[in-house]
Amino acid sequence: LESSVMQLDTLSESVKGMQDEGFSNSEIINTIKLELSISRTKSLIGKLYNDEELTEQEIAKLKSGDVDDNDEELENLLRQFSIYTMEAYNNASASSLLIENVKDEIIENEIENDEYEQDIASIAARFMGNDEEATKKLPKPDYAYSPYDLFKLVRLEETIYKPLKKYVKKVEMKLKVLKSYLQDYEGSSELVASALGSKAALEQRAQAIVSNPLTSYRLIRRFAIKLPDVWAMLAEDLEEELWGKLSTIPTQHQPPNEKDWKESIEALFRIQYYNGYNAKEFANGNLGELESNVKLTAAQCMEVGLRAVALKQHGHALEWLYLAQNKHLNGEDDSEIDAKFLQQSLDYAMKEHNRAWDDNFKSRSLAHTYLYSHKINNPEEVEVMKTNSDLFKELSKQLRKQEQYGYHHQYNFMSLCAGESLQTEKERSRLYCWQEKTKHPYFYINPLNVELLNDDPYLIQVYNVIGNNLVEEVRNVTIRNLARSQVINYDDPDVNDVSKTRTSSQTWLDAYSLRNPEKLRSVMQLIEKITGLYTIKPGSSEELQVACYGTSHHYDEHLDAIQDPRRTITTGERIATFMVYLSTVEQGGKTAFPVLGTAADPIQGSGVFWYNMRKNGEPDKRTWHGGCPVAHGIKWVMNSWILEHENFLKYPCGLHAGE
Ligand SMILES: O=C(O)CCC(=O)C(=O)O
Ligand SMILES: [Fe+2]
Repeated sequence: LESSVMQLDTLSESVKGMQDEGFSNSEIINTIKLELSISRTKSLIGKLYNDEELTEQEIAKLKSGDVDDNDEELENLLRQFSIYTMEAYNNASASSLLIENVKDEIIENEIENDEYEQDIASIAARFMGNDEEATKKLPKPDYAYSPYDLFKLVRLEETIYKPLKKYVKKVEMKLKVLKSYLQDYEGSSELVASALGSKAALEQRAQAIVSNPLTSYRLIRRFAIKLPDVWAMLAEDLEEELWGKLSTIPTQHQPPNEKDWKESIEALFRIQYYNGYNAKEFANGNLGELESNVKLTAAQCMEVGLRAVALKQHGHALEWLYLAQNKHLNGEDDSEIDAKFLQQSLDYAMKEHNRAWDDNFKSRSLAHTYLYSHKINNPEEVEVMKTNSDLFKELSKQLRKQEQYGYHHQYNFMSLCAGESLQTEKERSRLYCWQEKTKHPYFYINPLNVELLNDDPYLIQVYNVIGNNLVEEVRNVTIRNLARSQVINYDDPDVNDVSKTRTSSQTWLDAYSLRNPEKLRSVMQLIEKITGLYTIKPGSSEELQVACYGTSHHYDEHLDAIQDPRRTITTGERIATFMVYLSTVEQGGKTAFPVLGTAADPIQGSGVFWYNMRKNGEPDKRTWHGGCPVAHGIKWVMNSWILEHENFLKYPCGLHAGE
């Protein structure tokens, strides 16, 4: 045991070193395999070299090429090792494949190294007529009458059996890989087909898949994890014809890689965390009130759990691994699971959780929100226990209701994303809806439905400001130009980093790319009528910004005011925002205002309006807001930021300081 622990430590260290040097996981795995087989062979050779006596087991092993005895030890080592380096062994099937491969490699080495075996192999070649010259020289054995020849035949068969057995194992493994890919694809498609009907157009099916975080994850995972194995296998020995056909399939994009796969799992955590979904409901396709029939299998839940372990999201790790175990025990399995490894992972996750809990307790910090509020001694507890972040949410909710606003409102934001309203009775009593008929004669014949979401500061949602046809056209002309939202890198201002606080994609709308720009102009006119502010004349508002959020994408809380004189000197601040939703989001994706305790629902064609500035020219800090992670659907918004200088007469200074 001591020596395996030492070996483990050395390995962990070298893996870390290799990771730091940028080696890929598969390169690391290959190195480990090599090291292990070399060190094991070395220790035997070393013993022989020093004239040390080998144990009977070792002698038998060398003679027969049978490695079973030691394999258990090796397997255990690998299992333990894989728990320590989740990054490299994120995938249960990868780890069992690895063990298989190591075994195979050792068998292979031993066949090659054993002269006796080689001799038999050459006899086999001759026997099968592969070595014609030699065959001619050899007398024809008389098997039925010669025990010696028969003996040779037995040995010969053994050498045939071994590679055949190995080949069958390989073919079975290949079949397993292929079947598991096909099953996952068919599983996903069936679910979509049963929801939409089998005749649904490809576009419609694609929309359904992309709208659902579970099918999105499964799609990315197939490309990142399953298909590379499939391609590698097919490239190895598939019939030329089929391979030829497959290799001519045009690929316009680089397929997803491991990074994408990891991110697709992290996306699940973000959705879960913000929307308050428990793993069990989520993995069974229940996203809030939306019940989809997409489920994750035991092995997939395990994979998700292992990823959480790697990310030190201990609460998620326990929840998902426990779920995987339950699914496995209930037979909801796809045969990829290694129950022993799962149990060890769960134990490890529990240990890590409790260790982090102790650390937190010692430092009197509750900052680690992925912990349960108590130590977990039995995985069953994860189904009833609250997490720190649940408690934080409750606390901040209470404080807000008591009109104490000092508490960090990130948790208010999370509560709002999970569908709570945090407004007090008093605040709510001032809210109402109305039909706007009077602000402009136009509204008299064509009234607008307006909802007051908050009265001070003023926050309204206006319905049907933009029609479905124009919405579709705007989406179609901007979709090509969307780019991941970026933020400036403060260390190097010439560099823009992909933003982690805003994970949507965005672009600016060029009105002239529309078939009929006049239609957009009439929307802007409508906005002018509703807000009483200029938006059309030059300099009165920014170009329209269109942003698109896929599942899990979000925008952290922020103020729209720029607060940088270098950027506002000519136009003035963004005094107000009119944000239009260009799609309806089925679950998640609300625009949440944590200080106000309310959130707007993304409903296609509606717009949300508020002032970012007080009348004294200061940013109104009560208008902090952000976009909650989309849980199901695709969210599109179009922002019109209305500017100060051209509107100074429309939004003049107030008479009182706080206005
Ligand atoms: O997506 C949302 O709900 C909010 C977007 C937003 O606040 C912005 O683009 O400034
Ligand atoms: Fe904003």
